[in-house]
Amino acid sequence: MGMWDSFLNWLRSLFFKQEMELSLIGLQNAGKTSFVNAISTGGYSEDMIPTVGFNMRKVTKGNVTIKLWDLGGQQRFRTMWERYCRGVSAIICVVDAADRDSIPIARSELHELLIKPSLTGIPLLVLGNKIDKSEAISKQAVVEQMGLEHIKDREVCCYMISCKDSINIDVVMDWLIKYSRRAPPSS
Ligand SMILES: Nc1nc2c(ncn2[C@@H]2O[C@H](COP(=O)(O)OP(=O)(O)OP(=O)(O)O)[C@@H](O)[C@H]2O)c(=O)[nH]1
Ligand SMILES: [Mg+2]
Repeated sequence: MGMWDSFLNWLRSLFFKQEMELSLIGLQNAGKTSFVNAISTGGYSEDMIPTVGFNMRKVTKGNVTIKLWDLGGQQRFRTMWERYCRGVSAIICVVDAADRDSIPIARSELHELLIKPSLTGIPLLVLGNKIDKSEAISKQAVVEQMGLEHIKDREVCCYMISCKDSINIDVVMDWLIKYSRRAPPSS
């Protein structure tokens, strides 16, 4: 079975429960809070306040409730990431694809997190954000520079998005909802 098929199967199993809990990690300014806004209200702002600690938001789409832990990306908050990633259905790592210099740091923070035994096997969704900017790198470059091929102990999936221009946000959400409808009703 291909990596993509097994990722789809994993998502189907999530929607059988009709509820999921996700944690958003990534460096400051990557667009984690903007992504939460994009999938919940569809709103976007240039003028964002950095997340201090974390925020919890619940988003309901169709018959699926998603509980999102939006974590602060500044260095002083990164030690908290592990605690808020324990037991989640998936870890979403938001990367600023237009900030090339930040990617090596994003990579090392991600890999440092994933070696924690408490997080073994939790699927990873990497979102390369800000593709509205001309300097944004390609999906292939994100996969390579984030070292995603080296992650062997879990499902890994990558999308390129823009919270600003709503690129691929709907695609991701519609696709998630589509799979939830195919799942048998929960008892
Ligand atoms: N051009 C562009 N800018 C974006 C996009 N998404 C977010 N931004 C901007 O990036 C900045 C940071 O966004 P946030 O969502 O606050 O980033 P964050 O990852 O939550 O940051 P912390 O809370 O500090 O960890 C803001 O000025 C946003 O407007 C995007 O898709 N394109
Ligand atoms: Mg934030």
